[in-house]
Amino acid sequence: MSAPESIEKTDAARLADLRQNIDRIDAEMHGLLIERSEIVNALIAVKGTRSSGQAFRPGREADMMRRLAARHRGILPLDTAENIWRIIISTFTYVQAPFSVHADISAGDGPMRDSARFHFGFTVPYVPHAGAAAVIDAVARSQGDLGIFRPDQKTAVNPWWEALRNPDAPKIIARLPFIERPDHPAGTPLYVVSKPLEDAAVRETVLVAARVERWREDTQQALASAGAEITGSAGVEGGLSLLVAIDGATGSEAVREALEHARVGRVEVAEIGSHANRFQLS
Ligand SMILES: O=C(O)C(=O)C[C@]1(C(=O)O)C=C[C@@H](O)C=C1
Repeated sequence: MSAPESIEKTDAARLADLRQNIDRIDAEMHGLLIERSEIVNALIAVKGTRSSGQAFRPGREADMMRRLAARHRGILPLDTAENIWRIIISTFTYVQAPFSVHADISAGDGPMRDSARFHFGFTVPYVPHAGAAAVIDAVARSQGDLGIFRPDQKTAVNPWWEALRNPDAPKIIARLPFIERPDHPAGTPLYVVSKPLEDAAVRETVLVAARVERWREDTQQALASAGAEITGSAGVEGGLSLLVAIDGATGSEAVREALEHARVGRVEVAEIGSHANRFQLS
């Protein structure tokens, strides 16, 4: 036997070994997914998902994604690991209680579809709408669907967040992506809305719709002193509506107090949702 031939055989044997290992790992991963599905099946009864029609636990999901990013290593891109686990979690949410994702495509369908598929996979139906108001309306009329739209869309009058004021109206439950980084493959910033989640909402950041009669120069400064940030503003009948984000530990009452201090006329404050703090990957 010539030398090159024996090297070839060794390589072939090593390749067979490595492929055997890949097959073993694939079978184990598949087995673990089947085991996971049995656990989720048991979870349905414990959580009472069938009666509430909602299985989302956004705080738990944010925590799982943070831990995933922290422990990730090796040549597999984090994008892929994040995408795989988003699909696992979202599909296991879907099998507990089926839902659709309603998306505002007024600024284009492509990025919204990419984000929906990245975060919710292909089993969860994707339903496009023309505007955040239509998305909120579809979620309000559903049993337990989700809606997604961009948080940063500019509106001069009648902003989308006014439609979330009523306690029974949909609320913001998450901000996507959970793991933020400049080169995220589905990095469009999104708010996720659902019908109110009662005890399941995560309150690291609380969002407040605040109606005031007039704007004064020091309004922004007054809110900043309370640790609050204005992330949107638009005209409404009788004045102005502000979208304000504040630390959940401080709470929405601090927004009311700061605005009353700023002498902006009558102040009407309503919580319109909350989400986990943004997790920046350095
Ligand atoms: O922990 C739960 O409550 C679950 O329903 C499980 C699970 C998951 O698949 O890990 C699914 C949906 C929730 O949003 C969070 C996590």
